[in-house]
Amino acid sequence: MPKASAQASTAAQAAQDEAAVNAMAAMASPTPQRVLVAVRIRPPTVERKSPQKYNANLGFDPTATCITYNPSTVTIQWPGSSTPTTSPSRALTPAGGASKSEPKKFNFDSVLGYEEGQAAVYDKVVEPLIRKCLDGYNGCVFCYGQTASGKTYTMEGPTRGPGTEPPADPKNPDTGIILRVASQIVNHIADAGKNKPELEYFVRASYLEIYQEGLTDLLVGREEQSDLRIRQDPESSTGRDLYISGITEKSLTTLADYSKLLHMGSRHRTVGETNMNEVSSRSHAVLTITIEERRKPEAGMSTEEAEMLAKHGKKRSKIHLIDLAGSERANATGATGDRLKEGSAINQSLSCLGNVINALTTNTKHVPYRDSKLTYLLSDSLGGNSLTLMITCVTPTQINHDESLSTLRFAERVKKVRNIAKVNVDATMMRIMILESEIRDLKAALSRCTCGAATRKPTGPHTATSAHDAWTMANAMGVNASTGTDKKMPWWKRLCACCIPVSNGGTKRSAKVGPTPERSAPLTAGEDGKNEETVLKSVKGKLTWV
Ligand SMILES: Nc1ncnc2c1ncn2[C@@H]1O[C@H](COP(=O)(O)OP(=O)(O)OP(=O)(O)O)[C@@H](O)[C@H]1O
Repeated sequence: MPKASAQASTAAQAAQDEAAVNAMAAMASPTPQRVLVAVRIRPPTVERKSPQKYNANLGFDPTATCITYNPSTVTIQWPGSSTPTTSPSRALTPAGGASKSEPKKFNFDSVLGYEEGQAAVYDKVVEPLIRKCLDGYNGCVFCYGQTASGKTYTMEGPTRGPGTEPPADPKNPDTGIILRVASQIVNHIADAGKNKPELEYFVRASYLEIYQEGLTDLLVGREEQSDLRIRQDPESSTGRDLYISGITEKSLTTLADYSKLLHMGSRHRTVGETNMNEVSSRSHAVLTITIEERRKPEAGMSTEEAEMLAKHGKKRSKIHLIDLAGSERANATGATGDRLKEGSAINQSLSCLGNVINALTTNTKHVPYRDSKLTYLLSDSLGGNSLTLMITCVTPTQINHDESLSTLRFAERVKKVRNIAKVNVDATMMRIMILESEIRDLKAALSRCTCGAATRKPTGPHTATSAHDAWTMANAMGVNASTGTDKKMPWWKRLCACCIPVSNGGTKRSAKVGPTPERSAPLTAGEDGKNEETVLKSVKGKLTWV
């Protein structure tokens, strides 16, 4: 390669590295992030398919809609001016004493109406979050809403009956979030294979359900279940990251691996028929995908170095995709026996979720995460180290007016929850990368040195031959040239005048992250003869070259 173009490509590489280090340093410092809240309103077709289910004497049309929306607001209003004489819901007057006839308006990060298909939902609210997870953030997407509001449809795709499998092709318009996430991960890794050959990826996943406060591994049959427990990982970057001991983890490479995993999970998940949903999920399902990005060992590395790199040279992100069971009213679902027991366990854990949200949004000291398995598992994602999105599923029909209103009120509270997300990069690796970048900058600065101090190779204790050398050495050793005291000095202060020309404010890096021009100006030889003498004395005998 010609010298000029080699220099240009080294400079470009250095600039790229520096940008990456700066970006990582910024990302690794935790920043508060609000939980994002999107609302998805499903079409009223489900109720309209079987209107005979509803009492003919309700005094209102149960399948008429009571919700209007635009891309960021939802308005819910009981049509007409008077409160109905009959309501399927518990209360004619919603909590807070407001009359049903008053419209209630809510603002959200995104509102996705009937016309928005699965692809639009994904592209608008999920894809940007997963993109960040691929940079090393933890992420969580969870669907919340009353029974039959479209949570499983959103996560997996249409469920056509017990035992049927959700669509497996990410290009199918019905395909839900899980396989679209899979496709995004697979494509990201394929692109990195072309553009960043120094990296390699390892992806694995577990899938569990929380059924009546018990944890079940969805990747193995009932007879192969182990005792699953939620534990804290003291080796994690926070020392408190949660993991499930005893759970099956599958490695994932191709899209087919992901769809096999999804199908196995849906087959094992507990579902049951209720009056409101033929295939109602009776449990909360948590799919956790762990992505590890590692730097490959480089040619010429010793085994020890390669081991160090394997241990520290990685970024890890965890993505939770959660399909919650829906809240339900026993009189609407017609639940009895097991279904009734399931319904009350679901409502109980959702009420624990409500308590956690209340505590987080009112600055209460104790957040009752441990009151249920669901909230304990979500503790990473609500108020912790994660980028979190709640997709609030809402039914627009009048028969569900009260449930939709309370769901929207809940979503409004969730909007106030703040997380502290940071890139999960190994701290040692981060330090190494920053130091590598500094070494590159120093080498570049030294190559500009014209006084000879940078290139002279003294043997034994170094003797300064001139006052200028003494100043340079004093700076190089971190000795404060004016007071003669040792100090930990940043590198940009340790260079002589010709390494960082004062006129242009120093190197690009020092101009950005380093000193202000007056700080960057090293003490100049000959400025003050008396001072030079003092420093010369103070550094003589102290200096040895290592
Ligand atoms: N956006 C949508 N477009 C078309 N059909 C939908 C949509 N959302 C949901 N449905 C249909 O509504 C019905 C209920 O949806 P789903 O089973 O996903 O609800 P759910 O909230 O998961 O219910 P549960 O809490 O009882 O499990 C299904 O028949 C589903 O196919």
